[in-house]
This record gives sequence, structure tokens and C-alpha cells, in this order.
Amino acid sequence: MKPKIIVYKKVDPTILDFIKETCEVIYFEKLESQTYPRFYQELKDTHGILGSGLKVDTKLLEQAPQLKIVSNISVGYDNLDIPQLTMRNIMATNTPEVLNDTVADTVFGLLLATARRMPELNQYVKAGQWQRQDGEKLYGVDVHHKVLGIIGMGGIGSAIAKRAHFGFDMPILYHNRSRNVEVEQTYHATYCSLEELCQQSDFICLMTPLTPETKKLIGEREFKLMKKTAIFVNGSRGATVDEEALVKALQNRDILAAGLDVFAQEPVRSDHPLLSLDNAVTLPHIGSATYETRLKMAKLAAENLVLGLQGKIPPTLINREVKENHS
Ligand SMILES: NC(=O)C1=CN([C@@H]2O[C@H](COP(=O)(O)OP(=O)(O)OC[C@H]3O[C@@H](n4cnc5c(N)ncnc54)[C@H](O)[C@@H]3O)[C@@H](O)[C@H]2O)C=CC1
Ligand SMILES: O=C(O)C(=O)CO
Repeated sequence: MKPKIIVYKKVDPTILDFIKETCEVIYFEKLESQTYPRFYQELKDTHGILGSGLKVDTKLLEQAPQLKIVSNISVGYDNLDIPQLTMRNIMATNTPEVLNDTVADTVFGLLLATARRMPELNQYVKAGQWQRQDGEKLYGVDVHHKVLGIIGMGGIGSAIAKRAHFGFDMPILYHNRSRNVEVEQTYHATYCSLEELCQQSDFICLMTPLTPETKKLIGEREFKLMKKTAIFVNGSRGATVDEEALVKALQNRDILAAGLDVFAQEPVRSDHPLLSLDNAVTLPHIGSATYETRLKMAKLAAENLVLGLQGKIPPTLINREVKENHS
């Protein structure tokens, strides 16, 4: 009998066909209030789930006694309770690497858009305000040759460093859990403490995963350490930043501006104070959101799921402690 799996996010039909070769598939294009009751009903005898963003915690796992694999279509897995999954011998997988360049492009785009005030000036032109040469009123700040500080020098952080070094002649500082010799050699990045990075960088990109250690990693103290001219860009998870402190720092002009792809609560509330600030550029968590990359992520997630259910080791298994005897 084929194992039963739930896909709870819209994926390309080719991905569904691939999974259907070896699994019985229950498909929800998205989970919402009308679909949750059936989702929980189906979960009871489901062996695998594939999607992104769903909180997989004890409460959910208690409803899924047959579960063998949770395949996330994302690299970040802060939505998964890994210790609980491991304790229950359930594999967890994610989609690293295939999105590095796309997310780095988004982060770099955000950095440029913020420094050169592109969203604001786009509105200015479209509103018919470009009547004469407004000179200094339209000025931004240079990105090239400025010091870039990267917090979290993993797959995406390294792809950002590559763009900064080869494309923009930027000296790079980085802070990470451990030294990354490759980026030091290839992109001339210099390792430093978080404090030094905040004090010395013109642009600061946050690219760590969200973990208990990185929750509110950047708060009042760090914003106060930054230069008044600093631009802060968050491409990781909203909760890695103390948003209240960020609002204050932007309002008090302790830093110049911020570019944000992520928020502590998503979708962000329309009355969130960050949205009313002219020195914050905001995006709706689109770091990896291109057709090509989302397809690659879904393919990798599907391979993880299928191989895991065949008793093999999924290529990007997170909790390697879980034994692969799930055939
Ligand atoms: N905005 C978006 O659409 C996207 C956001 N992300 C976020 O970016 C995160 C990073 O992704 P990758 O680069 O692929 O992960 P990665 O695992 O390759 O790199 C993360 C780096 O952060 C470092 N790190 C972890 N804890 C740290 C700490 N306390 N202090 C300093 N450094 C620390 C690690 O040592 C590692 O080098 C994901 O976990 C996810 O939350 C990822 C993809 C898209
Ligand atoms: O992969 C992730 O972690 C995302 O945030 C979306 O690509």
C-alpha cells in the first residue's frame, strides 16, 4: 500500500505527479479556516506532510500518530519543533542552497532600494510631483565601497558577500557562530564581534535562522551602537529583531533607514508602526519568491519526502539522529 501524504501548499502539477508515483496524495492548495477540520481529520493516518509555514508542535503531532516525515518547502525551520520530532522518530527536512542566489538578490535589492529611496521616489514620479529638478531632495546614499556587515554567514550570507565583494567593492565584516574561512579567502570578509560589526558597518544585513539564541538578537543596544547613517536590512525572520526598538531607532533617527522582508507577525498588520515610517522599505516576505526558485524548492522538498518514505536518507535531512528505517 502506498504511504499517505498531505501537501498543504500550492505546488506545480509536476511536483504532485512525481509524489503520486509512490504516494497517495491529499492536496490542500492552502490551509485556512474552512480546510483545517479536514486537514486534521486526514492527519490521523498520514505518513508525511509537505508545505511551509505550518507550526508543527506537540499539539499537531498528537493528531498524527503515523507521521514519519515533515518536509518543509523552506530553508528556515523555526516552525518545526525539532526536539519533539526527533523524540518521535519523525524526519524533518528543509530546502537549503537552492534559494541562496535568489534570496541574496532580494536582500541586495532591498539594500539598494533603501539606500537610493527607490519606492519613495517611484511614488513621487507616479504622483506627478516631478515638476522640476529637485536636486538634493532626491538624494540617497552610496552603496558601493561602503562597509557591509553580515550577521549569519551561511549559505545566503555568503551569496550576499559575493555580490558585495565582486559587484560593489564593499569591504565586508561578518559575525557568525563560527569562522567561515571560505568567505574570508574568497570575498576578503573579516570576522568580528556583533558589537564591532554594529559600530563599524554602513549597511547591516541580518541572515541568521530564528532560534532561541537569535530571538531579538538586534535590539535597542545594537541600534544604539550603529552609526547614525547606518542602513539595517532584515532578510531572516521578523522575530530576530526587537521591532519596538527598531521603530524607535527609525523614529529617533538613531539609524538612517531599514529594509525589511520579514516581520514578527506575518502578514504584518496594516496599522503596524513600521509601515508608517518614511525611512522603512517593506516587502511581503518574498526573499525566495521567483517561479524558478520556488519550483526548485518544491522539487527538493518532494525528493526529501519520497526518499524518506522509501527508507532512504533524504538529501537535506535536518535531524540526522532519526533512523532511516521507515520503509
Ligand atoms: N526572507 C526570506 O524569504 C528568506 C529567509 N530565510 C531565513 O534565512 C535564514 C538563513 O538561511 P541560510 O543562510 O540558508 O542558513 P544557513 O544555516 O546556511 O546560515 C545561517 C548562518 O547563521 C549562523 N548563526 C546561527 N545562529 C547564530 C547566532 N546566534 N549568531 C551568529 N550567527 C548565527 C550560522 O552559523 C550559519 O552560518 C533561514 O533560517 C531563514 O530563517 C531563508 C530563506 C528565505
Ligand atoms: O526558505 C525560507 O526560510 C523562507 O523564508 C522562504 O523561502
